[in-house]
Formats: sequence, structure tokens, C-alpha cells
Amino acid sequence: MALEMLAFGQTKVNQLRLFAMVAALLIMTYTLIVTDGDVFDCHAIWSFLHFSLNAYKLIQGYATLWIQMRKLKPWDITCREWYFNSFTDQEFLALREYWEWVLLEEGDVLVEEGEEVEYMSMIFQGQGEIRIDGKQSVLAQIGPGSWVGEMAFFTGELASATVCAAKPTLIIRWEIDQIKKLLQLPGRSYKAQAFAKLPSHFCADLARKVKQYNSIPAMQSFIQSQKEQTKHTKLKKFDNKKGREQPMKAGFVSLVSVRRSWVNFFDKEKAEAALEEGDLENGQPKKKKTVVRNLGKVHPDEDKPVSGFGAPRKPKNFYRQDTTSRLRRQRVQSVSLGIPQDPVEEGDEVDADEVEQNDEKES
Ligand SMILES: Nc1ncnc2c1ncn2[C@@H]1O[C@@H]2COP(=O)(O)O[C@H]2[C@H]1O
Repeated sequence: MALEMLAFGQTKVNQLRLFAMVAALLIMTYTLIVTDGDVFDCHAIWSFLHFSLNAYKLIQGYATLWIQMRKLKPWDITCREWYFNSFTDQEFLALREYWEWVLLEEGDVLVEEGEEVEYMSMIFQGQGEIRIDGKQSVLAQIGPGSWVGEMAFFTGELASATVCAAKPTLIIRWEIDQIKKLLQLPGRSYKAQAFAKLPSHFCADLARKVKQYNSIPAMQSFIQSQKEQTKHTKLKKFDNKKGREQPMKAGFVSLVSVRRSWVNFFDKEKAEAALEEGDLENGQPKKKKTVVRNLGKVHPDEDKPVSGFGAPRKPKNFYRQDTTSRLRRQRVQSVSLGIPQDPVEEGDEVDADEVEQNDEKES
């Protein structure tokens, strides 16, 4: 009973048969002992049938396998040894059942760029050329063990490139639709197991292609140029930062340079506007000059100017207190502006209303 249970736990058919046979043999022996050799006992008959049936199937299976393996051509055996050594005999035969050998002449096309991919092919001997841009440029060369059509198999898209034979080339190929159907097979038959293993081989080949692509000079120079660009960008950022810091440091030394750096680095727009208005001198906006109009000595008694820097504070009602001086000042100012004025001498009579109006204007 225990052996029977173990037999049902097996996932491989031949192992299951072997366990079932041993279990049936034990039951048969036990029945014959208990029944004193009664071969017609139903347990004995049932276990005998069970044993014989499994033994027949087992022997038949191995005999067929042996015959099929002997039928394999030398290139099938080489192909298995080179590329499918992870498959059991039965799995390999299941795989072999669906593929065909095709010999390509030089220039024969396996798949055409932009067209539907019908076959999944593997180069056994020879060489293939991967061409793009309507066969103009040779992108890569592929040799024995490379798959063709795996990209379309995974993506379901049209062929990404044209592949043609660079010399007489021997390939094996399966119909892609057939592989997809066989991948859906339920259970754990050899066929199902064989086709379930196949896509991992496509993936391995894809990985190899990417690795090869990464190591070609074009890719390496691309990586180098990327590195240089990154370095250049970093340096530029550093320079900009430095450029901003330098004038700021100088600003501690000179207030003017702070102003210049401020204009140069933070307010370029203002500087440009000033340039347009012709207000820029040696690359810097012109300094606004405070126009101080020193009217000179206006009071004969005082030796100081009445306005501008250094002028004494005017006493309240300055002009009221000394109307004559006020008028004299007005005259001097007018003279400096080129306005002819009647000379007003000290002691001249003046109009009080006129003085009043002038005061209002001044304020
Ligand atoms: N750069 C490459 N290197 C190697 N093989 C390629 C390259 N580009 C495309 N191929 C192969 O050319 C095939 C064209 O059809 P697929 O796109 O289905 O699958 C593609 C790959 O098998």
C-alpha cells in the first residue's frame, strides 16, 4: 500500500510505472502466500494485470526511445550535444519531432525587417548578417547557436531587422505558432516539458546579444561621450558657482565691486536695458551723479554758500529777515542761468508782494 501511494506521488511516468510494478508484485506474492498458491484469487489476478500492463508500457517506451535515438542523424546528435544537453532523451525527441533542417545559400533571407516572423530559427552552422535600414547597414553578425525571431516571439511585433545568410548556413527552425500552441500543453508530458524549457534558451541568447552589443566600440564611445558630457556639465556648474562667489568676496574689499557683481551676475537684464538706452559705461551702468549747484557766495557778510554741501542751515525766515540778500541770491542764480536781470543793489527798494510770491515758489 505504501509503495502504491509512493507511486502516485511520482511526476515522471516511467518512475510511476516502476513503483506501481513493484507494489503489484508485492501484493501478488502476498496473495499467493495467504491463499496457498491460488492463482485465481482476484487480488492475485488484479496485481498481475497491473504489473504486466506497466511492464509492457515501460518496455515499449524504452524500446521506442532506443529505436528513435538510433534513427537520429549525426547532426541531430551533435545539435543535442551542443545546444540541448539540458533536455532528457524523451524531451529532445519531442523537440526534434517539430523542427526541420534548412540549408541556406549565401544571401538567402531568414526574416525580412518589418514583416511577420513565421519561424523561430537557430543557426547550427554558418553565419547570419543582421541588416537594418532596408538591408543597407550591417548591424551585427551572428553565428552558431544564435536564435533568429526570438524578439518577435516575445513582443508579438514584426521583425526588427533583416537576417540573411552571409555564407552557406545550416539552420533548424520551428513554426512560431506551433511553439506557442505546444507551450499551452497541459500536464507533464515530455512534449509539454520540452517546450516549456525552450523560451529560456531564447532569453539566454537575447542576453548574450545585449552583452555583445554593449561591448562594441560604438557603444563604448557612446558611453565615453556621455561621461565627458556629464563631466563638462559638472565643471560648468562649478564655474558658475565660483563666478558668483568671486565678486561677492571682492565685495568685502570694495563696495563698488559688490554693486558691479550684483549688476553683472544678478541683474543682467537691467544692465542690458541700460546698454540699450546708452546708459552703460565700460560695461557698467553709469553712476548717477548728484548735481550740486553751488550758487557761490550770496551774502557778502558770510563766507559760506547758502546751498549745496557744506552750506549752513538756513535760519527760519532767512529771506524774510534779509530780503535784500534773498533778492541778491536770486539775481546771482539768474545770472548763472543766463537770464538777464535788473541789477538790485543793496538798499534798493523792493516790492514786498513780489518777495512773498518768490518765497512761496521756493518752498
Ligand atoms: N543587434 C542584433 N544582434 C543580433 N541579432 C539581432 C539584432 N537585432 C536583431 N537581431 C535578430 O534579428 C531578428 C529579426 O527578427 P526579430 O525582431 O523577431 O528578432 C531579431 C533577432 O533575432
